[in-house]
Amino acid sequence: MELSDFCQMKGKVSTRSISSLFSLNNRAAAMSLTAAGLFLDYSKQNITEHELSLLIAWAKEQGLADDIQQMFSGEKINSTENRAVLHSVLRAPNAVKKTILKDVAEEVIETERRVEKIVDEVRSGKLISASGKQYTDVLVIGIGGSFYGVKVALTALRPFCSNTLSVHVLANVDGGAVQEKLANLDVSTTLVIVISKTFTTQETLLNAKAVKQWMLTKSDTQYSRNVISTQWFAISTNIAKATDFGLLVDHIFPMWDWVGGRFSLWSAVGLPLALAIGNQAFAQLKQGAYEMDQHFSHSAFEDNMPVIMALIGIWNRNVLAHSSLAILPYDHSLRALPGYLQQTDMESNGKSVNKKGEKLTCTTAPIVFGQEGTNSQHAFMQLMHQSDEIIPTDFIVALKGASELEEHHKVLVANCFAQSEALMQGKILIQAQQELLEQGFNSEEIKKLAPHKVMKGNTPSNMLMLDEVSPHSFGALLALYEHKIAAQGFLWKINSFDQWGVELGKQLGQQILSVIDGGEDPSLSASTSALISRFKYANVAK
Ligand SMILES: O=P(O)(O)OC[C@H]1O[C@](O)(CO)[C@@H](O)[C@@H]1O
Repeated sequence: MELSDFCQMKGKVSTRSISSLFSLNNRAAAMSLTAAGLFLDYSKQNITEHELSLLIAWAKEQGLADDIQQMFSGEKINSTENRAVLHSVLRAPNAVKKTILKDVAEEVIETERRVEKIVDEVRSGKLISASGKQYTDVLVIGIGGSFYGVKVALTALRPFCSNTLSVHVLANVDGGAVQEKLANLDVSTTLVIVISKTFTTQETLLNAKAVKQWMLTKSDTQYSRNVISTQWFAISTNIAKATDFGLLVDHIFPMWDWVGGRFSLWSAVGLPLALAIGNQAFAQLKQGAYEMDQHFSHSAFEDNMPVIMALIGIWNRNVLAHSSLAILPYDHSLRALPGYLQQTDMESNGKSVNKKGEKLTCTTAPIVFGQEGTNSQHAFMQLMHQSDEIIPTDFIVALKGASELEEHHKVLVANCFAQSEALMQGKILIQAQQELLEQGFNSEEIKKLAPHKVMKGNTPSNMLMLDEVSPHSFGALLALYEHKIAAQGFLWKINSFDQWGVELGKQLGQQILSVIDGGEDPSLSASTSALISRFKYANVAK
């Protein structure tokens, strides 16, 4: 069967009610599974077991098992950059690293040791600043894949973070953001980590320069000579550029071209996180991810959580033509997850040609958005309930809350379950009329009000449950989404591991900067030229 054959089923599928599918009484049990400590209920999706089995058969025909195998074994599947995709090996035991990475394994293992050593030394106060003080803060500078992973994990694992060492992340190239971060930092107790695979990224370098300037200016003169070489560290493939910037070679941790930015948390990029949560918790994070890797690479597709989620995503995107995916974590600690997944999913699968460069005949990545529950209920969920747009949703919730406020967690979870039920059940006109009648409205009022109270329902959702948000479960969760996205890319026959789409903006950004600085560029549109003039006038006028 081809994907286009499934698309023929749209008419029949989209008009049936998801609730009616529950007439088969074992649906909830049959359409749920566990992996690496996570539980997934996908029974509220608009798909039957039979349809899913057809999709699984299709995935097998497409060679998904070989694709997965090729990724884990280090084939150069990132074809446009001629690179392997091996972030998963970074969370595997050393014996696996040696088998897969061969000569490079030693460097990878040595880098892990170096990360662990510096984490211990900073946290124990053995490694001190240029002025001899214990570090109280870490400022991380990076953007894109060199930012989101660290950010999401720091937010998720806040309860596991040190109380004496705070980690702050600076990404956006905005003077306001820089000043806000620096306002509460003390140069004599701040360790700086620059994360940049290339060490050429404009935003990161400009931020690094500003922070360097701040550190040099604010340091006592007797320490300013050593402050950068002592207190700055970097994770980069570009040793030359990092040393030119003033970093000691010993303070630079390598990255490898087979680790994409958005999958790099598991490498030395995780250093700031490890500083915050300690080596043991960082190892548990990797262990959780490794268990998901094992599950993904070895489980039958029928029981394979990333594969099932990938197929359901394809069903929603291509067969039912739903263009978005809402990520709604009902857990304050997971509030950065939607932003993280926007990058992981849309930068990976936001493509329209296949690996051979041919135009695709199907759509790919959904528009991913979201926010923590219950805030989203008081915002965009109105549209999800009452507009004509059907937005498939991933609800994510922990069985145990992070706080001692048990009542809060009960209310949070009740809201989460309620939304998944409400999105599926909806409310038809007759129900709305009946409710209004029971509330004492007269027939004239009911006629006017009832249509406004109808909810379309039939919105499919997944419910992902963690026992609690811990380094282990969070590692498994990140790996689950990484693999779901990879599996979708394999099935769409695209390269999920490059991101050429971000380049044009970068290039034009440089051109425009030179026009702002006095150059000329006749290739720019009249609109942009006028905007530049307006900006220049406002700044000259100051
Ligand atoms: O780590 P670098 O080289 O500074 O690049 C930053 C990020 O920008 C991108 O090029 C585009 O988002 C990502 O691939 C990368 O993670």
